Amino acid sequence: MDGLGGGPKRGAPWKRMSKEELENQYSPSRWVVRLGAEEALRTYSQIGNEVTKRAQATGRNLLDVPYGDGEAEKLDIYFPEAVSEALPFLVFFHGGYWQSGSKDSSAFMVSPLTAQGVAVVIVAYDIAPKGTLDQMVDQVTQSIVFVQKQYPGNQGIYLCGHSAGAHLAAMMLLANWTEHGVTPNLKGFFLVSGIYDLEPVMHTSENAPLLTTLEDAQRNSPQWRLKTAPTQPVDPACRILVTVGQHDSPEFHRQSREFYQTLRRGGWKASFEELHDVDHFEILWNLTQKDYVLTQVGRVPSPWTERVLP
Ligand SMILES: N[C@@H](CC(=O)c1ccccc1NC=O)C(=O)O
Repeated sequence: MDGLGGGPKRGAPWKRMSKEELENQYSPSRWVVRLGAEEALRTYSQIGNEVTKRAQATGRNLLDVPYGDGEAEKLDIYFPEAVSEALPFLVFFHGGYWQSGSKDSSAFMVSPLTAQGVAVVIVAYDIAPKGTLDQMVDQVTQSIVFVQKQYPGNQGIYLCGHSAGAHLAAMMLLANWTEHGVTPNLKGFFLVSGIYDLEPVMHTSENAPLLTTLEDAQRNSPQWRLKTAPTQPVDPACRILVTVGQHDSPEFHRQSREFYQTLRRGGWKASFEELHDVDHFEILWNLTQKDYVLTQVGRVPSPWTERVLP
């Protein structure tokens, strides 16, 4: 590794990897330390299903709300106890390499955040092979436009995404809101174990249902786009927290670190945090816990309050 954070132009380290090594680096389940790979993926779905069932049974919510005409274009909204129009909204995009995962098993942070006065929105989108990357980015854009139009008095919209979902959230840094007739009140981004440069993924087995070409990969890579044509934040106060798990693979670490560096150079208010002793999936399970460092909205100092939430 050159350690310079140079990206593709200066010879990215992934270009020197064998096919097997690249496959390994981009298979998060192979890097977990406390479970086997398959067990980790099974546990991930199991926890996701359980927390979602519980969230749907216990709180006030609106489920399967359409944000567009497409069958998959639905979202779930989980409200805090206190009814108010002027709530902060956290909108979450699930991961699964743009080809697996569902809103119905992704309500990870609903309980700790609604308990602290934040409305949580979990968004469904057309995963591959039905959806293309361009369509997914467009659906995510539409879902945010919907939240802003539906709740114009919101106290801020905060985007959170995990893995491929962090990629979709990060693409919103490049969205052209004027096309949609409304500029969402985006106040923060919380990017968890994300992928920001899609080119290396093209060379792994994960590309099979995605059929990404180099052009698609670049157009849909926030790292490539922000590096080649930096854009200014619409709201200079908008904050971005880039986090990666200690046990995520070196390529995931490189992706997060380099994206953070690109954001800083572009004038974005970004911070970076490697989360201690967690893997690609535990990082999300911890978001179900009220006493976890990332979900302590009410306490200071906390990453949500200081860097992402108001
Ligand atoms: N085939 C992948 C699965 C995976 O990466 C994944 C699974 C669930 C949620 C997020 C994931 N990664 C990125 O979106 C793996 O080997 O871990």
